[in-house]
Amino acid sequence: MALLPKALFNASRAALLRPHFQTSTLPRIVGSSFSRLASTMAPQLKDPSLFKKDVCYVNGEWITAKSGKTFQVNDPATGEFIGTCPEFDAADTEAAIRHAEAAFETYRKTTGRERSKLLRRWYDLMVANADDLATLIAWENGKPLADAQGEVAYAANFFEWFSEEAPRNYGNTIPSSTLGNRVWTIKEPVGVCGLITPWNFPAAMITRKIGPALAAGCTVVCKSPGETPYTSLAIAELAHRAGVPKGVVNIITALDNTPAVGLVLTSDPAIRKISFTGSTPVGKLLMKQCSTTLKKLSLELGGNAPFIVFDDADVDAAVTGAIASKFRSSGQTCVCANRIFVQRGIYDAFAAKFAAKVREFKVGNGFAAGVTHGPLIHAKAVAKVEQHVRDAEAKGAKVVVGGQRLPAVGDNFFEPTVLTGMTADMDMASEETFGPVAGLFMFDTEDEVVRLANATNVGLAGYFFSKDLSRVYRVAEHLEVGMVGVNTGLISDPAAPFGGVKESGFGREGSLYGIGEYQITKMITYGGMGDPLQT
Ligand SMILES: NC(=O)c1ccc[n+]([C@@H]2O[C@H](COP(=O)([O-])OP(=O)(O)OC[C@H]3O[C@@H](n4cnc5c(N)ncnc54)[C@H](O)[C@@H]3O)[C@@H](O)[C@H]2O)c1
Ligand SMILES: O=CCCC(=O)O
Repeated sequence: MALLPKALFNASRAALLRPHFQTSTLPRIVGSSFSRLASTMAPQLKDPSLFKKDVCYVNGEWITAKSGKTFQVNDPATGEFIGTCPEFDAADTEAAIRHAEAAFETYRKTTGRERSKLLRRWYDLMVANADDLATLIAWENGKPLADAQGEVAYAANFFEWFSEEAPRNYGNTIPSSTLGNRVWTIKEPVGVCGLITPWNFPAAMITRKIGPALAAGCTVVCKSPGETPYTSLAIAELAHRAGVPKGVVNIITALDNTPAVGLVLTSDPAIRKISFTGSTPVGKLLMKQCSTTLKKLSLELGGNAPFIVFDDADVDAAVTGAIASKFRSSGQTCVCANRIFVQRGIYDAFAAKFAAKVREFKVGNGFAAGVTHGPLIHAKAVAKVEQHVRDAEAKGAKVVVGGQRLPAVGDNFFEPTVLTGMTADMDMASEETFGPVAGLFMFDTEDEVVRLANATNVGLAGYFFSKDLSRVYRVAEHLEVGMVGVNTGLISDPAAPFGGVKESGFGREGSLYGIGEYQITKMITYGGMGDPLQT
């Protein structure tokens, strides 16, 4: 039984969905001609030329697929048609790689300072166009406008961060074991990079890869997600305005041809590095495909984050942290809490406070004022969420909040849901839900909960709340994850290394480590240099 505010669901759907939409803007969208399929309403961009329809960015130019084929992009909140994008195929992808290969020969010779200035200009343009980028994100991804604005800032900050890293490209001087030899290392760009990113952060997942790649001196071919291509194409337009040289950044799109495009990116010998963010099964496939040419790889894959609340925790702070971690982007982030473990002594108090907060959410179109949570990305995502809830219910969990689809709001909406009485045999215990469903598991001891937390094949993020300092060290060290949040539910930061262990993948993005993923360390030994004064 739904416990979300009834008024929300009784609200007029039109009022809920459309307050920021304006019909008058359609003709002002430069370079586009809306077809009969087009929505009668579209969000307004301050600079309509950022809405790039039917074109991809290759070698500094806006081009269509050679076949002329396109695919449709729809608004996940309304199901309405947004526009079409080029359906690139294998040949189009190869052509983009050739341009990136040619551009690498020149770009690799730029200084770190030059690359720094380039990224800084791109960052400044993202900040200057933040409202439009946020509008595009909210439109094609569905997240609330305020969240989209937060994502733009997060995404731009990767360019700022790596603009600061680009000039600090140091090697080492190494004392040799052989008298007369001198050894040192230099950092070189790995080469042309293939980047593949998901829809849940249409801007940030791309800048988190392009920022360090360009800082290192690499050129890129980026296949943006078919669900959310327009944000990436707007970012490409800003690259153009920032003066990024021809062929250094190439953004391509595909939907049905995605596997064929992926195969070219992972098998073309000119691509020396693949960085992928997405699901674990696709990551494994890409790794297999990369093995034929042994490419350097970064894989940022799925998670199943444990969120542990010990009975010595500040319960209110833990509730706030759990809400932030679990329901960010309606549960569609790879670091969202997936299993919430609460110690027996505070279980009921935590569950009551947590459920009360979830009942305050306002679900609806991301453009509507006051909406805190938008739709899921598509029907498949809603089906998975529903299946997880029904499975848990059938095995004895209790639905305390939500638990149902929201057809009156839209096909892709699902009620923010809280389940209590979760047990290890339920699907949610072992599978990533990637949706707005929080399942509360009860535990008794620290050893038990650490064992339960680690009883999964993935290890991206883990969180816990405790005021006991020795426990903080112990648990942080024993969790099998790449990132730990202690007394916080939000850990994402361009300055902090992001990445997982186990089947959540490998490699680190952001931080001082991020640039290394796009570099090789070359060692140079000079012989016959005479005896050193110091060894
Ligand atoms: N670790 C991280 O940083 C991180 C970040 C975001 C999402 N994710 C994970 O991504 C998943 C959700 O995203 P999704 O369902 O869109 O993932 P997905 O793996 O289906 O798709 C991700 C991207 O890969 C592309 N893709 C799919 N099949 C491909 C193929 N055969 N060849 C080349 N590219 C292909 C898609 O078009 C998309 O651009 C979740 O598991 C989530 O945890 C992880
Ligand atoms: O979904 C994955 C990325 C989330 C983040 O960077 O905070």
